[in-house]
Amino acid sequence: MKDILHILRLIWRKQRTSLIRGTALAVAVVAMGVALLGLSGWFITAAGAAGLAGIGIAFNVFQPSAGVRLLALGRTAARYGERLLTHDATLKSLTDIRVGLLRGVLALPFQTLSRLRGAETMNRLVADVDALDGIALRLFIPAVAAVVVYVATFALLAWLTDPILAAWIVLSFTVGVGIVLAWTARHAKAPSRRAEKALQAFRIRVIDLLRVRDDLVVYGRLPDQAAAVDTAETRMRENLDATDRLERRAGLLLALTATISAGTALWLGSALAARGTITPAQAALGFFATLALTETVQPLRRGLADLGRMLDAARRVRRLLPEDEGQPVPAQPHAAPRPVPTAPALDLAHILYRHPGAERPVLDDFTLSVAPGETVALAGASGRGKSTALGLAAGLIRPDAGQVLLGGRPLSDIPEPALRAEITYLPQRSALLGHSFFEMLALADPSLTEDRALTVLEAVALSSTVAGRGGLHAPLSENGAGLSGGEQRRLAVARALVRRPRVLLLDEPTEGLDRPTAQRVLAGIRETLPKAAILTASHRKAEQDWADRLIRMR
Ligand SMILES: Nc1ncnc2c1ncn2[C@@H]1O[C@H](COP(=O)(O)OP(=O)(O)OP(=O)(O)O)[C@@H](O)[C@H]1O
Repeated sequence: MKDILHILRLIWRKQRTSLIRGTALAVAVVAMGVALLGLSGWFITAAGAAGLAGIGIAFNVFQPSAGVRLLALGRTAARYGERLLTHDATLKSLTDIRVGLLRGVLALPFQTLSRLRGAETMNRLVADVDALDGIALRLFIPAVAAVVVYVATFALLAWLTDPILAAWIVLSFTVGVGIVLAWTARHAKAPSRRAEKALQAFRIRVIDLLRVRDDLVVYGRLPDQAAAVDTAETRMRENLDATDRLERRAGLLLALTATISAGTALWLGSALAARGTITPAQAALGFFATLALTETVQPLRRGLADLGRMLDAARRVRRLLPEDEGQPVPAQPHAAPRPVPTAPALDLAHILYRHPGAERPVLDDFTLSVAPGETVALAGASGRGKSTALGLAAGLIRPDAGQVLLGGRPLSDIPEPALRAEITYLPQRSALLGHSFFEMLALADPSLTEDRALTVLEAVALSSTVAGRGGLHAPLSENGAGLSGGEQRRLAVARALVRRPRVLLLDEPTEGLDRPTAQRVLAGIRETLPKAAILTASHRKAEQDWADRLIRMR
């Protein structure tokens, strides 16, 4: 519950004025609803009683009927305003929370980020934030409106009818409704949680099915995966049905509670009228007002049926939201690191590193320097820690002991934007984002010019491919899907060159290329960045021959 309150505070803080106005209108809607039914009941009964008494001609029908019309119109207008204000404010707050959440995910340590599954994380972020809209709209605002209306109804009925009747109506109603709502919340938590989990499983399985369809066909597992999708969907439907059943049962119980409360109010009102304490019309006012009070609990019923889903979502969102959520993001200094004169461009000094959960360190007392303009290749059997060394040099992971220095300064002293301006890292597998060669390259530099793009494409021997596909801006399949493996690799190398880094880290840059093309690409890299310190992880002879120095990792 603490997490729900925390999220509520965030939503409230960001849109306080609109939510206060919206809540005031929500109170007005319910209050006018109760007044409308109460007044109508009183009006009909009073008119009937006047007719029976033979004084119908003297009964003023205009004032009450004008009141009924005013309340009906006012209620519609207030409902419209309330929906507009509260929904708009909640959606705006949730947009801010979504942005905060993305910031939180991006700020996770590289190791944690690399373990996240894209589809799962995306689903979680979207579904969790969507679940939060009910906190304000279906829990908080209706609860505030209900409490205010109960107090006001008690005061008004006590004044217009009799304090005993007023106390009985409000007490019997709130206690009965309270018990039903608590029962709903308690029993709906588990199915609502399970329905949400099954929905996630269903979505992820569908995404997996589409993503790895070819492999599933090759291994004959397509029917199994399709069956897994069906199972998740059935589970989701069963749990959604269970939540709906509970909500309907809650509706029935609430109707019963209201009927019992109204029935007893009518009995008490009649007894008081028989004693002459109140008139029959006043007794009718109490009866109808009790029936109208049910309007306060309908939105709460839906909110409480979804409580399990909201609780889980609030807990996860709160864990991921940055501590400073809601505060302006401080501008990061863009200054480049001051190089220490004569220092090597990149230094890894006495590095000790153990992957989380691994038994032994992958690097122990590992030391290496790369000078400006020098190319160093890391060689060694698979699993010796070449990519790990590159990850440490790029500042994506931190050593357990030892230091990584850039131009003589520890990486930890260099602000992130400045660090990224100095170092570029080409991992073993890189994704290409964009719909044309130009867009894919411009990811590395939004101010990229066409001339520069053509230069780096020439350096990686892709000029003729680009011309053959219709030029820099010709539309390509999403994320380079229509390019060969070797073309995709060279485009990723070209994108790294766009940055003009002082230190370039390459993980098997010519993987998938024939030897002559590999040699052309490697020569092109050095020509484009003559002064850069280049550290490359290499299995291939072409890359090892290209390097000035070879370090074998054992
Ligand atoms: N995130 C991780 N968590 C746990 N262990 C990891 C992680 N990343 C790598 N390892 C392990 O660390 C060791 C070194 O991995 P690394 O990728 O650095 O090797 P490599 O020399 O680059 O191998 P290859 O030549 O196959 O690319 C391997 O045994 C690998 O399984």
